[in-house]
Amino acid sequence: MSANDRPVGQPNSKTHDSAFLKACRREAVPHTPVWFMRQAGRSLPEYLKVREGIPMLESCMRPDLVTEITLQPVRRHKVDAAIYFSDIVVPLKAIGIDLDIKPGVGPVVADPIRTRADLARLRDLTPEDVHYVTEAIGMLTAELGATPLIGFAGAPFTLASYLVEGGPSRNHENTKAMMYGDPELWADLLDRLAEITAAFLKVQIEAGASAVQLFDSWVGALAPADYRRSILPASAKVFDAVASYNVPRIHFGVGTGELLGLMGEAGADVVGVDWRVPLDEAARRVGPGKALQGNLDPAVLFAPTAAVEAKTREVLDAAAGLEGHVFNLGHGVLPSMDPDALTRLVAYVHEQTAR
Ligand SMILES: Cc1c2[nH]c(c1CCC(=O)O)Cc1[nH]c(c(CCC(=O)O)c1C)Cc1[nH]c(c(CCC(=O)O)c1C)Cc1[nH]c(c(C)c1CCC(=O)O)C2
Repeated sequence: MSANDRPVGQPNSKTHDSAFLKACRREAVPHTPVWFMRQAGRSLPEYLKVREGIPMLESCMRPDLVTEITLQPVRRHKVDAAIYFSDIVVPLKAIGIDLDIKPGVGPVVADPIRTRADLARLRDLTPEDVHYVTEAIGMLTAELGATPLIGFAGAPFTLASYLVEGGPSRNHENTKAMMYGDPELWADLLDRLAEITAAFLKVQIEAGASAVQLFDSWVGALAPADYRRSILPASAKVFDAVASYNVPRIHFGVGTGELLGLMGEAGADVVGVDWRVPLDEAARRVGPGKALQGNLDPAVLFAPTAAVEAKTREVLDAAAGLEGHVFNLGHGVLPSMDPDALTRLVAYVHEQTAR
């Protein structure tokens, strides 16, 4: 049976008993599973080599490259899960939004979305628009065997921020102006993005992804009341749309200490935590029935090994009473990180938590 014939609700049986999926389901694990956000990418010399002369978005549309780049950190670091190599703006590009990823800058949108008329440019996403994703995931799951593949997408707020600002933004001023000034247009924009995001996650799950992560990287810019009113309904729509597949749904953002409970409420099975809130305190904020993911400060990796181990021990101690724990950094791997420090970190977590 090919990945595409797999019935809805029946997860990839090869990965079902992996430590990563067990931790997501809050079951007993042989060791705490580890993966890193942005584990594929510029920290790895082998990545820089295969990407040479190929623009970021083009590389995301080439199944051979996506497969190789996704596998690189699994081979090197022995992490417990792979994350599909792509970017949060790929589905927007796929429906015809004129955008590019500028090196050292991030996603840049040629003609920002600011009015009701602009919404018409956000058409539905079909599997055919992202056929290269289905192809790449088919190749990847064959190579990965028992190692789960995490699919991902950007959450409605973070995607809206790029679309409305036209690029990366510190203060999200145009985005917040729309959210506060024209709540109806804002709700319709987020609803549109929720539909596109849900369709994109479905493609990845149906192709064989064993879990999905919804990145709301910049939502920490909002207060809880605004999150509940203006963001939660759209994020919940995404999670609801993929609930019947029974694959774990992870939700992550940066600076979201005050939002952790609401992000769980939106429908996540696993809540990602940055390094600002210890995991035992995060568990109190999220409440029972959910696993947590995190949360070593990525910058700790620049310190000597003994300091990395001491800070890692603190994370593991804070996680000791959790129902389920997936070890990760509190945000992505930085391009200047020493990959050997990451490899050592994986081994250290595995050794410290072996049961
Ligand atoms: C906010 C966001 C984006 N993209 C993404 C997010 C959410 C995750 C987060 O919060 O970090 C998601 C993303 N982008 C990329 C991945 C790869 C998968 C993995 O985690 O290994 C993932 C999960 C590849 C990438 N996405 C990008 C790169 C760098 C481009 C390159 O290698 O040429 C990679 C490897 C580009 C990108 N795309 C984006 C940014 C901020 C940048 C970096 C700009 C820069 O510093 O050059 C938007």
